[in-house]
Amino acid sequence: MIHLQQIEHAFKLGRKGNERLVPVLKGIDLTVNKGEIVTLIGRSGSGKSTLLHIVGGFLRPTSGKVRIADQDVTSYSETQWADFRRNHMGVVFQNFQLIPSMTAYENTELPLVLQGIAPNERRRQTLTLLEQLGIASYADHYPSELSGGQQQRVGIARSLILNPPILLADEPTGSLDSENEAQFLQLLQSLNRERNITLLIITHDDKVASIGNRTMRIEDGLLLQPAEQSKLEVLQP
Ligand SMILES: Nc1ncnc2c1ncn2[C@@H]1O[C@H](COP(=O)(O)OP(=O)(O)OP(=O)(O)O)[C@@H](O)[C@H]1O
Repeated sequence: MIHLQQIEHAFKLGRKGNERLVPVLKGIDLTVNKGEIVTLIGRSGSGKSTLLHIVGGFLRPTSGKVRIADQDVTSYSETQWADFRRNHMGVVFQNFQLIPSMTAYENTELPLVLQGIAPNERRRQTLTLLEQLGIASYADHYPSELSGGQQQRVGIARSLILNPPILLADEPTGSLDSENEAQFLQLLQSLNRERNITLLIITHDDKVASIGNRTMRIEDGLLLQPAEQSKLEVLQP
């Protein structure tokens, strides 16, 4: 479903004419199969978000190839990416990115409005999803009138409203307490089971990482394979 081949990324730093390149990703190979949950862990600054931004098309890799859902998306333009994301992936960010002046209902419905779906159909789909995520009774609340856990659910509702086969999540439980975190992780697992959604989640939280069918670690711009990780764990208990 997601194939990354020799992905490298370097950020340019410094003033014009005196720039230097800071390599962050140094040749990442990763395949995420359909219906799989893959969690990516790594220290702060190890390049997790950079990698997720590349998979989500928010950043172009310096080199390497990105194939998603059988399409080579490596050199897609922003418009092509926006189109591709609409059809193939939802993205959940740590800070929810809800629109403050819109209610939970309106935030969730927005992608359907942008798609030009008829009002009755929009209403049916939005209410069904809010119900499924256990937040229907907060439909008329504005983000500032919701708890962190409820805001996170609205964020995920908005990313799921177009039924994407892939969900990318960047530290999705970063601002939740442990009870809300546990509930949110159960929600992700049931979405994976019931809708066969492929999940790629980055985190530095072991509990979040544990829901992965596979957990990979980024270190020094490279991805350690599970075998190398268990070797390391033996060496460094
Ligand atoms: N736009 C940018 N310009 C320059 N350097 C950047 C930029 N974005 C990230 N970096 C650098 O790239 C490295 C990796 O950053 P990234 O955000 O991918 O790490 P991360 O593993 O997600 O960290 P965290 O867990 O703290 O969110 C860091 O050293 C960071 O300073």
